[in-house]
Amino acid sequence: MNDPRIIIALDFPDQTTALNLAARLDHKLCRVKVGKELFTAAGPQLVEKLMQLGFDVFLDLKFHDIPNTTAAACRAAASLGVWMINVHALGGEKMLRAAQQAVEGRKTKLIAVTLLTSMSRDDLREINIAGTPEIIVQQLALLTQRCGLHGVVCSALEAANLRAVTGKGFWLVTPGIRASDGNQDDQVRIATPTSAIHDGADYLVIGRPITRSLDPLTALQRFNDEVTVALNN
Ligand SMILES: O=C(O)c1cc(=O)[nH]c(=O)n1[C@@H]1O[C@H](COP(=O)(O)O)[C@@H](O)[C@H]1O
Repeated sequence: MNDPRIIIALDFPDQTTALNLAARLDHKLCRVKVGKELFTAAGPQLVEKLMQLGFDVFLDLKFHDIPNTTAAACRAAASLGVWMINVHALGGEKMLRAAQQAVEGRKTKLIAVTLLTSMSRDDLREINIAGTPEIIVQQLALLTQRCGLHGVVCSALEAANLRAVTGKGFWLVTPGIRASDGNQDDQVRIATPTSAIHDGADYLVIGRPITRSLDPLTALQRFNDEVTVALNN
């Protein structure tokens, strides 16, 4: 089965720009992610169009609310027939269990965001969260696994440790991916595709390094080649 490991973040303000970019990609080499900005602007019809073009869609709305509200949102998202959706693990055990129950029996996979890759230790200290990102991410990932979700979103820097504690089969989806000579943008906890795959990441979320490239397909092919080599070594 074709299992593209790269998920392209379609972080665009409108449907036309997103579809233009999607038309320049190859759905055999990548999946796509529709986040808050694009979904707010373009809604379920855009998701439907991307699926008709052959793309698996990760609907990244990062739900975080009381259990009942989150579960209802997950049910609505899964009813679109998307490949994957997510919630914030910081919503806690009751919320995670309610969310998972809401997608039970559906084809849609549910994963949870641990700590955002833009958060540094100083950012955590500022809001009185003690401990290192690594420890907090590990606790949230183990909680997510206990609640029966399919995996977590985490920084690739945490993937090796998480793979060791969660074992195989629990998906690690890692944003904050940059080429070794790439621009960091606003990401803090970043890694290259090679180190992410070697450390146990299953899927790599990549946005601007591909979507802002003059030639997105060539950029995708380069990242994909690096992933293929890493998976075979
Ligand atoms: O859930 C996510 O996808 C996500 C979680 C996280 O911790 N950090 C993070 O960057 N993301 C998303 O991953 C994408 C990264 O995009 P680039 O920084 O442009 O590669 C964005 O769409 C973010 O919303």
